[in-house]
Amino acid sequence: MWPDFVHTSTMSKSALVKVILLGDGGVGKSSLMNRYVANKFDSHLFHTIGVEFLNKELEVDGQQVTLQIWDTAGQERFRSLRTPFYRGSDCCLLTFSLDDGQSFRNLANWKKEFAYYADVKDPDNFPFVVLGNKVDVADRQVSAEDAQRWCRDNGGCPYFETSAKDATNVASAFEEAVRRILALDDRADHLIHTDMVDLKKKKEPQSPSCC
Ligand SMILES: Nc1nc2c(ncn2[C@@H]2O[C@H](COP(=O)(O)OP(=O)(O)OP(=O)(O)O)[C@@H](O)[C@H]2O)c(=O)[nH]1
Repeated sequence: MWPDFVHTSTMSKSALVKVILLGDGGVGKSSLMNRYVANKFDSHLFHTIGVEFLNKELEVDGQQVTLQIWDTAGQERFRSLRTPFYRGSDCCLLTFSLDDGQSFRNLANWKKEFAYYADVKDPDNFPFVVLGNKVDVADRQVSAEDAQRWCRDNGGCPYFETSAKDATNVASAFEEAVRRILALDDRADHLIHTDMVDLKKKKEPQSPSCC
């Protein structure tokens, strides 16, 4: 996948990129999105049903980006409601909770599920970013070394220890995701600096709150 380009209100060119948060229920996907986009944290969130998304405008290395963040339901019973939204993702944020070893061991299943439904032929060359969330908690069950080893064994994807609660590394993780996307596609750099661009229309959201 490569970024679409949209006109912003100032008529500068902005890359439209889609990232998707996957991981077990309760690891903090919605909280990470809310922290990053709205800078808020709620300790009593409901489980996500299906998918939701939010947009954020940002600048990364001088490039204007419209980042579309898709938050998915981690609970198994909502599987059929989330998988149709995997296609078209430019980056997948595989998320686990540092105080939940099972959510870490499930990363391989999330990667597999994403690759299947997003139709990614070569998952080890797709831009995954791994987030170990809730780094603020005391009873940690997953070591940084184990998480880093998993990332090395899975195409060398970047690893961030985040806290949606106190905002540790949240912006850095999303910005790294954008960097990976932009770096992957050398055509993006060409298009950004060329006036003869066939600008695509901004993608319409696919009824995200309906399911
Ligand atoms: N201490 C701490 N708690 C967190 C953090 N992030 C999320 N939580 C809490 O963990 C619980 C689950 O967070 P959610 O953001 O709903 O988790 P989710 O992954 O979106 O869950 P699903 O919607 O079921 O997939 C909530 O009570 C959050 O307040 C964090 O960084 N630190």
